[in-house]
Amino acid sequence: MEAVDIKKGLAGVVVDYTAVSKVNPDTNSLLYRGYPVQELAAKCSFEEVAYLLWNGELPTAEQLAEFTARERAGRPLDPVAKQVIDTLPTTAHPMDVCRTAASVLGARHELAEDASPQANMKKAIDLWAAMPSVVAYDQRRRRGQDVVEPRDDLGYSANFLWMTFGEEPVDEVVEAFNVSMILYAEHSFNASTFTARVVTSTLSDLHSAVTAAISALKGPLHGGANEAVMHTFDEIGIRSEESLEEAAARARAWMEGALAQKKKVMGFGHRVYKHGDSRVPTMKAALDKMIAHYGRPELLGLYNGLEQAMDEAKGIKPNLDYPAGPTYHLMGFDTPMFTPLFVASRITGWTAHIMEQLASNALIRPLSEYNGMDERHLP
Ligand SMILES: CC(=O)SCCNC(=O)CCNC(=O)[C@H](O)C(C)(C)COP(=O)(O)OP(=O)(O)OC[C@H]1O[C@@H](n2cnc3c(N)ncnc32)[C@H](O)[C@@H]1OP(=O)(O)O
Ligand SMILES: O=C([O-])CC(=O)C(=O)O
Repeated sequence: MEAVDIKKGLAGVVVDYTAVSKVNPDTNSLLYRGYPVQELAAKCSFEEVAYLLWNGELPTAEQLAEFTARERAGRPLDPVAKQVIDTLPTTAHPMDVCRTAASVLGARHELAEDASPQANMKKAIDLWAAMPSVVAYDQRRRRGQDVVEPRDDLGYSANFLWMTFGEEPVDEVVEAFNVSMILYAEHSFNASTFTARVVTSTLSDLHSAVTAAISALKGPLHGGANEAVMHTFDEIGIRSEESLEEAAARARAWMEGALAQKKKVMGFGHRVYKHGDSRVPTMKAALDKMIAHYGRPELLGLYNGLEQAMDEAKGIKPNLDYPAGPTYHLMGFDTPMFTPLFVASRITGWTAHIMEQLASNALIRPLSEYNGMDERHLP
């Protein structure tokens, strides 16, 4: 039998072109439509970046005004989506709620079966505008709290925090949240985006593709890692009375133990980046600001201890989920809500890819090499 070169996990396989983003592991860079993500995070609102991902160019002032008006109009929680969410047990993972909401919003969309570029752009903007109220309400209902209506006078990030906590957020927190949304927005052919493209390649609809992408994002080897990072911090123990050095020493010892047991530690490693994730320095700077803002140096101790011990033992660097997890924790999000926050952001990248896939579609259907029973027959 001829040896077949199996590309397990499609590692290293280039399957198509994309003009949405460029991940370069050699130079540790990430470009959205040609712009370095660090520059976008420093100078743009998430709304501008969403527009860029969908349209290929940053908006003019007039385009941005029209675009943000559309986003604000789409914010209120859909009443049927709310009814459905209310039937779901609070034991259901928030990612299941997100996935269900995306599906319900698809079934209710007036352009559900219209796959024209105009309809898909409208569906993408509508879903992006609607998801924060789903995520915010889900955290609130789990705490026995009511819906907080969106505010038209706040930008996307400030309004998201407002709808979640019912308090007007301070600028520093809004900025850190905005940075996280921009960094999470897009990352070429990652597992969830590829899932969206596979579904789209069958000429299924946009909401179906996003619903499948949410399912792929849930796993801890992908988006679920931001939540898993916080579980690691909790397992080590967050002790507010501890100094940075004491916390770092306990974290180092925990990591040494975990690696001795050959555990995979979530928030570290990446399929593409082998010398560090291009987004981590920017997200870590936002985390540092939040640690200073909330006065929680022990979290920095845990962060540093784990990172250093992993680097020394295996040379494996943190990925974006590592600084994002504790940042969301400091902001007041419950740990299971972290991956839904990733969803709210990544809807932009997923839908940009869905539209790109459709513009030059080919059914995605790879081959497999059979290694089961030889042909046999019933008696
Ligand atoms: C936004 C995102 O989705 S970023 C990714 C988020 N995911 C995580 O943080 C989950 C933890 N990380 C991992 O599981 C992996 O690094 C992945 C899945 C992200 C990438 O993995 P791959 O490219 O398939 O590499 P693979 O899993 O084969 O790892 C290569 C080696 O590094 C080790 N390794 C990789 N990541 C880790 C980790 N987080 N902890 C411990 N060891 C690790 C593996 O055990 C393996 O070691 P071995 O060669 O001795 O068996
Ligand atoms: O690219 C990947 O494989 C995972 C990732 O970092 C992302 O989706 O942001």
